[in-house]
Amino acid sequence: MRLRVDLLPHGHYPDVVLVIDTLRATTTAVTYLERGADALLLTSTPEVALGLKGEGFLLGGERGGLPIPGFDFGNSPVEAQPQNFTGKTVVMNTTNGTGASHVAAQTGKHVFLAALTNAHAAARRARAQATEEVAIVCAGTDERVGLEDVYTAGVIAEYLLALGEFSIDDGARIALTVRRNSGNPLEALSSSVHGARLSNLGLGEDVRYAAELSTSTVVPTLVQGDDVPEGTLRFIAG
Ligand SMILES: O=C(O)[C@H](CS(=O)(=O)O)OP(=O)(O)O
Ligand SMILES: [Mg+2]
Repeated sequence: MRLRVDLLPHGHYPDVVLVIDTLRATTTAVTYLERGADALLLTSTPEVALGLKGEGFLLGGERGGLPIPGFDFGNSPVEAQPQNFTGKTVVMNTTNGTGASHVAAQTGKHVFLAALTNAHAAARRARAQATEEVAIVCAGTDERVGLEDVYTAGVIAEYLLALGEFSIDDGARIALTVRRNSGNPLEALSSSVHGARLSNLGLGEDVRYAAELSTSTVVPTLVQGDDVPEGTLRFIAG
């Protein structure tokens, strides 16, 4: 079994893919499903999301870290956490995480969303489904590598290595090294460029929330089907 970590999305994934956008899209996605959402629709563009408004969907997303005009929510797990989304589908579009999910879905056989909050459950799910490779794909920020995503990849890589034998690539070695040398999750996320940026925007609570380790067993799982609106990917709780 191979374990591969892409520090940025590359594509050509033959088997299991775990998409990571710790700050904040995949952390928020886990929270929506934990709070009862039936499904998530991750869109290719904000316009696709806005086109679904008024069809009983709630819209969540951001640009520049701030809520998109016309959307119901930003991209904040702390905003999502106290809400009840039972019976709702949340449509998401964000700067990095939703795009990385679309890259993964082009070829991946089994695509899951992972964060620190569901790290252990995501690793177990990946190991259970994989037949040849687990690819951990870091979304990054604006096509640049993000410490928060690489750190999370290292945490999940550690869990995977505890679950079975893997041959690992250089990306996995880098992620494991970052995980072992960047302190605890909150220290790592707080020291990242994006973590500092979110704190400067007054969103430091989201950074603290995203640093909680394995507090959720929800693993957002891509489901393929013809009934999915064009330009969207449907994820349900797995
Ligand atoms: O909302 C976020 O944290 C980021 C937006 S940005 O990098 O601050 O512009 O989006 P994400 O897609 O969750 O990385
Ligand atoms: Mg991000």
